[in-house]
Amino acid sequence: MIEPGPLLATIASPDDLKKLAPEQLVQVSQELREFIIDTVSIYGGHFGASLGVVELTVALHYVFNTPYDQLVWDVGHQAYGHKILTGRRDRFPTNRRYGGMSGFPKRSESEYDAFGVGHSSTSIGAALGMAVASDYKKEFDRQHIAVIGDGAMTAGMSFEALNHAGDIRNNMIVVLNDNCMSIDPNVGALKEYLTDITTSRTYNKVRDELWNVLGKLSKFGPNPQQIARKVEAAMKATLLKQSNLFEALNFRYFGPVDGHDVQHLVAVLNDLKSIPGPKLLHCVTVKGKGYALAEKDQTLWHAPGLFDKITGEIFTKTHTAPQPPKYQDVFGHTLLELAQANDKIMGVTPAMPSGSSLNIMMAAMPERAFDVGIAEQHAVTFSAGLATQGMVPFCNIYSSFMQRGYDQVVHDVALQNLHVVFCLDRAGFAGADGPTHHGCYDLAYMRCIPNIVVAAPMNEQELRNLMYTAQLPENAGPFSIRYPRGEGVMPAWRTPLQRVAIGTGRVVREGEAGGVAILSIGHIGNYAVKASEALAAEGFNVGHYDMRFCKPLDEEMLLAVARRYRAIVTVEDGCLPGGFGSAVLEFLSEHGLAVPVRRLGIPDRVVEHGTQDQLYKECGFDADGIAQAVREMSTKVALRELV
Ligand SMILES: Cc1ncc(C[n+]2csc(CCOP(=O)(O)OP(=O)(O)O)c2C)c(N)n1
Ligand SMILES: CC(=O)[C@@H](O)[C@H](O)COP(=O)(O)O
Ligand SMILES: [Mg+2]
Repeated sequence: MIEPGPLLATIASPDDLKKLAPEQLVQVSQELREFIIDTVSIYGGHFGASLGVVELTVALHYVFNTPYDQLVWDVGHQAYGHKILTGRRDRFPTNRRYGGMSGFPKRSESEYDAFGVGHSSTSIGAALGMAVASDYKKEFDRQHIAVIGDGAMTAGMSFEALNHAGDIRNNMIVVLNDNCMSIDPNVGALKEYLTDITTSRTYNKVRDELWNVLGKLSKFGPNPQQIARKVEAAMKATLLKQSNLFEALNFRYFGPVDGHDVQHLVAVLNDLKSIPGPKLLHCVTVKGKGYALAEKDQTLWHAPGLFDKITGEIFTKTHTAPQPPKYQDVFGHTLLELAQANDKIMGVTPAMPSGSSLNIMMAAMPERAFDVGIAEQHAVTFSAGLATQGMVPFCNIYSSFMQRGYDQVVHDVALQNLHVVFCLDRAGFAGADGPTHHGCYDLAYMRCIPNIVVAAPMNEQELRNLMYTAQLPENAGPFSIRYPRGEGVMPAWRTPLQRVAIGTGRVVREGEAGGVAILSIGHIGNYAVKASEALAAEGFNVGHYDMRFCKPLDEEMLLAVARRYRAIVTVEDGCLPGGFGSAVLEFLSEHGLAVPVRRLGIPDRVVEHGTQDQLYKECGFDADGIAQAVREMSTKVALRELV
């Protein structure tokens, strides 16, 4: 049990926080920070982002009447302080664990979580929707606050929402938490612009004048109309409107302010409360604030895993034997290898250089590898543009984030049959991040698109070979390769690159004729290997085929399997509706082959967070689940024959 500090211990809800004197907020912030450090070091999770918004979190809950006032966190990886202050302190050690609380705000978890998040750049749009609904319901006293990072602000969705909000001008506050970081250093012209505002003398002068006006007005009691008029006058007087991006979009811009000065934040937020219309408060913070190592290496400490909070040592498993690499690293090294041999290859990532390991190519070939910001849609269309000019872009996007870029895959890439290679990392269950991040749908959403090849490697060698194959001129159309989070199975993974014939599978194990065959796609096939070994020990000689391609299917192999076996079990780490198993069923039905099929995969419901193995088990496609399905199919077929 982690003990909270004495002041934090008294806070069961934001109502208790409001009972404190403003001077006590510094101590409560410090205790909140300690509690986050203590807990995350032992139980894991996102780290630097929550430390950076401790003071902001305290100030927001101190000033606003949550949950009536609606507080929307963008991405939500920074909302640990919010969770702890809103009645979830005791449950916090269960954060991101199987059966425990979610690592992100979630409406079903708490009334204080105004909006479910995990993917970035939704906060302004959601808060605007809430603001419009409040006005419609005549709840004019209700506040709507979006807290968004500088990274999340780079996305198109954020600007779409700002554009709309500046037009309809409902009452809302956007708090821009600017720490100059995404997971990796933030990129783009907007970042430079924000840095300019923060460091420019003119802006700082404007800010000081503005706060002088506000400070004086506050002393004479809140009169929103009067404050608004004076503030506007002050801003106009300094030509802010003409020179500030947010002002140009009809937001009142305030700041930049020190996001670690909790008392100042309280004063500022109190003043903003009474100014009508859309407002943006620019807060400057330090990601990882208060934990020196996290301040220094902000990417490493974004989500460091378990660590010793005193020494800062991050715990990694020690092994005597060589271990298989992460799939993402096989991707990163192989792409560089391919790019060295083929000068047409380029790399693209929307804000995940470390997570995808595209940073390997970015370091070696900066002119050919791009981090485009949190902009999945743009990443796809930018890749399409490159491809029209004869380049071969490898566009690496996490499977669940690719949902954002779907129209671009269809409209910009597939309809024009352009040579773009999509590498979908974190395909299948993502693990502790939970349903927002599970890559459940890509097999289904890719295989229904014309022109595209949809593949999934079972191991590192297959990933390398598929990447090699995808860039060959003979395969100059869209090509999608999916692989999961984590390690593969081959310690000696730097195998020679070999061409794979499109639409061909591999025989992993020839089974007994008249028995059961397992058809798997991707890494989950390794669990089928374990299942078939366990079955073999029981005397069941099951067949196993790694289909490798979901589209086009290996039709020859399927016909041979349908003839040889009396039942089929399909296995995929992807959604059952419309996925690989569905493709097999469609094929068999179209060919009039009445072989009974049992499909294993992610069911048509929301699967929560846990380790990947816990979730495979829950959904019945871990090794035991696969073996059990084979036994059941075998019994079913035998019984049917008896009848
Ligand atoms: C659509 C989408 N793309 C990518 C991500 C991965 N991601 C999570 S947090 C993050 C960085 C966010 O940066 P910022 O908003 O500045 O927050 P900070 O971590 O700096 O507090 C990224 C890229 C995501 N959650 N959603
Ligand atoms: C909040 C978010 O979207 C990322 O931080 C994500 O949790 C990263 O996932 P990986 O750890 O799989 O890279
Ligand atoms: Mg940031």
